[in-house]
Amino acid sequence: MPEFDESKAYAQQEDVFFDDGREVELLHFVYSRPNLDEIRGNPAKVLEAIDDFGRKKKYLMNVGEDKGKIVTDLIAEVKPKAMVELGGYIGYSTILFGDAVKKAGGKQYYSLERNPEFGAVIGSLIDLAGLSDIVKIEIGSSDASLMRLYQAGVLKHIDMMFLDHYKPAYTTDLKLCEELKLVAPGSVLAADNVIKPGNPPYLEYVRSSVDEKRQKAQQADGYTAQGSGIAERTVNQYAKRGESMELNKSPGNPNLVYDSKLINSFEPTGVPVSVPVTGLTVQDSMLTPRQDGIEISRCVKEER
Ligand SMILES: C[S@@+](CC[C@H](N)C(=O)[O-])C[C@H]1O[C@@H](n2cnc3c(N)ncnc32)[C@H](O)[C@@H]1O
Repeated sequence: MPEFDESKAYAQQEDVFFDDGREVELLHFVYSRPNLDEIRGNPAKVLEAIDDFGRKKKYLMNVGEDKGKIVTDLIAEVKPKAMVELGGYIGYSTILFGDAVKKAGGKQYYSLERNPEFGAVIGSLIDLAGLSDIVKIEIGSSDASLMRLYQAGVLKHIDMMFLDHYKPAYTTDLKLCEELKLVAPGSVLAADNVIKPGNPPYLEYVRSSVDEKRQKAQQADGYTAQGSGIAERTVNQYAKRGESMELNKSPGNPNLVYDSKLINSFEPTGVPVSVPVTGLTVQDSMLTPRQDGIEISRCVKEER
């Protein structure tokens, strides 16, 4: 893996690092760029302006260039017709991946974001990037949006899904997609932040055998965010607005087989891992502090 390029490092992550007005500040920053005419209709230039804000002004919780490339390479290989992202924030991944899906011949990129203010920022930047034809922004809790898209019949199969929202909901939303058959053989998942801040229950789920999952499914559903092995700070990350953190209770489909592996990369900041991470393999625990990982899981078959 190449070294982290310090010249590209985002500003340090503060104690309060989002939902403090910086998202609207970003819009003012982008729209006052002297080269705005060049930026219009150019996804790469919009991303450049966002990165510029993250480096020179304030930290933004974007996937960033390094981890982003893992997913754009995967999009070029998988060529998804329909891709879904869970957690759009200000639209960095939406622009990067929406553009990649369009270039690969895809038809629809759904960005699911719970916070309406962030959703409005995504909309503005998607319009600026000229991607409104392919990107559809869905405001609301991810499980409710997935259900709505499914029931409306507009989403029948998810070719690729990027998971980057509320960490405890990675597993529960995946199970919902399995139950609805949105995720089925052929679907490919890319999950961010499985090392920093870490997501042991998700890694365990996508790496378990069918037998292990069948056994677990027999037991009472004991999955709650607290005590799941996910850091408490992460579990309470979105509690500020008093939104319900209730997790979907879908049983999933334990018969699906995933071929799952971790690809190491870097956080855009290079900030050291600040929370204890459990459930990692020996190889994972040898990572240097500024590293993170994307777990790529290919659904290869369904066992009967
Ligand atoms: C890490 S940020 C996403 C960053 C973005 N994917 C990127 O790389 O540019 C996580 C986002 O998920 C959103 N979120 C958290 N829980 C959610 C949920 N249950 N449904 C939808 N969005 C959620 C948050 O509001 C936040 O904007």
